[in-house]
Amino acid sequence: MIRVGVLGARGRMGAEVCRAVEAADGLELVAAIDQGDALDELTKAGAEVAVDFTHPDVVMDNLRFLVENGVHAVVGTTGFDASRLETVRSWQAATPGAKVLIAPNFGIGAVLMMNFAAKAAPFFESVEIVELHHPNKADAPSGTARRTAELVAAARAEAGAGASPDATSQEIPGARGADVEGVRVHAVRLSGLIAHQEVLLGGHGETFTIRHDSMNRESFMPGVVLGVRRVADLPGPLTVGIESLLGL
Ligand SMILES: NC(=O)C1=CN([C@@H]2O[C@H](COP(=O)(O)OP(=O)(O)OC[C@H]3O[C@@H](n4cnc5c(N)ncnc54)[C@H](OP(=O)(O)O)[C@@H]3O)[C@@H](O)[C@H]2O)C=CC1
Ligand SMILES: O=C(O)C1=N[C@H](C(=O)O)C[C@H](O)C1
Repeated sequence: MIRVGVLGARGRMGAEVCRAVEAADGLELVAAIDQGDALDELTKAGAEVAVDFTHPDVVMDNLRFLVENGVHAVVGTTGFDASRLETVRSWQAATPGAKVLIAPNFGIGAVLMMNFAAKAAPFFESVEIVELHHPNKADAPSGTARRTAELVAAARAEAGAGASPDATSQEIPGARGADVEGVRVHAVRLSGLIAHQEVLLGGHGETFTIRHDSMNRESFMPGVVLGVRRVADLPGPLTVGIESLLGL
């Protein structure tokens, strides 16, 4: 049995993760921690793996505690940029042992969407990303959209593709969305939605749209459970995304 603790256990994702861990063979939920609870409840309960779905403002403190206490971490909380990842690596170098898996999206379809978008991006002169979420989401753009933009930008750079053409002057700032590594990202917040993304690609007389929809938060659970089962055996101290766990 893998002993699992959940951080953000009363939240939308954390509550779903608690149910998924309790239902999964070989996993045991030993700690369910939320705002106001002491982190050392995790270590007192003997958690071997902690799953974090909290908030971008608190996740770094949580991760530091986990690394320093040798607890493997599976992190779904968003807000990770290159500088945060470097900080995590420095903690792991100082206190080796705990493996960390950080994934902006645990949905299998979402991972495939990002992968397909990166593959397609060099073949089209234009690419833009539209992410659509529930209005209670804390951050914008979504972690998934940021990661997609990074992957798309890297694939285009490697292929020698130029910038997407755009002759527009913005009459109102923000009208053309955010610029993430040269890729325009637009964030919609709409009641009734959960988590959705379209990658729009345009070329000569044709467009190609890759769309993924999470209809509920159960959609993320196969990826989270896979991460919990595999995190301790990951090759490096820090892994970003579950692509490698899926053989992509
Ligand atoms: N990687 C993925 O596949 C997915 C990632 N996410 C990401 O997960 C994160 C959480 O999303 P969601 O569940 O919707 O958010 P919620 O606000 O519903 O849940 C977050 C929970 O964490 C609690 N919390 C806040 N601070 C702490 C702390 N220091 N220690 C423990 N718990 C704390 C909150 O308490 P309180 O409300 O009292 O502040 C709340 O209960 C976001 O960053 C989101 O983008 C979401 C879906 C999928
Ligand atoms: O907050 C959410 O809901 C989600 N957050 C993640 C993100 O920011 O990409 C994953 C998914 O989109 C749902």
